[in-house]
Amino acid sequence: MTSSSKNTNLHEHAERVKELLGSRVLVLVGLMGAGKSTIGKKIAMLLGLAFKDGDNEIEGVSRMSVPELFESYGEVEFRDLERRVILRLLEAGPMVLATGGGAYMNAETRQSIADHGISLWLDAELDVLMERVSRRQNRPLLKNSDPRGVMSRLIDERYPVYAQADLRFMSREDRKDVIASEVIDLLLEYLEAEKN
Ligand SMILES: Nc1ncnc2c1ncn2[C@@H]1O[C@H](COP(=O)(O)OP(=O)(O)O)[C@@H](O)[C@H]1O
Ligand SMILES: O=C(O)C1=C[C@@H](OP(=O)(O)O)[C@@H](O)[C@H](O)C1
Ligand SMILES: [Mg+2]
Repeated sequence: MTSSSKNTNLHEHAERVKELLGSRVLVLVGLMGAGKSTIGKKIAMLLGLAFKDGDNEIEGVSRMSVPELFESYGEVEFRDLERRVILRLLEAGPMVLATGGGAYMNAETRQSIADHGISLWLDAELDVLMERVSRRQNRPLLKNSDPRGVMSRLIDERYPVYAQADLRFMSREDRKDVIASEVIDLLLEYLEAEKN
């Protein structure tokens, strides 16, 4: 297939996904470094939908960065703010919403995501996650002497919960636009099947 016919297909697929999504929110869940924020933005562009990042919204309402919030108020307060911000965003679909990695662990948030959206677990191998999160020091949970150990523990704790998402996509070291277009194809398959 030539690259121009691939592009035509991609845009046709994206249009169909947008139509089938209707007013629902496409919610990306998964561990830190999976690419929820970056790939989510690309998917939103392809779909012609608004993009929101839960962490950015939290930073906007609190006028503090995520590390500052953890430091000044602690994780419990951060989680409460996160829950309220995500619930509000879910009411404002259609859009693509990238959540922070801990948001889907909250049962109320999960229920609301199920009520208002389609959830997609963006996953990647531990080595890929670690390489990506090492580029920035903006994740308080990993600011310690054993970030890989923390990430391994989070894999054990969270994967059974992330597995409740409607869809799972295994990301990898490949171009971001390739990943985004494969996610569109997975969504199309799911949304077409859902109609039957
Ligand atoms: N497919 C990819 N290839 C290369 N780098 C990627 C890819 N997906 C994400 N990244 C990079 O990995 C880092 C973490 O991505 P991010 O979107 O912030 O993840 P998350 O929101 O899931 O924590 C960013 O620097 C981003 O540019
Ligand atoms: O997994 C987590 O608990 C967190 C993930 C982060 O978002 P990303 O998953 O976008 O990195 C951010 O919300 C915060 O540092 C806590
Ligand atoms: Mg993010």
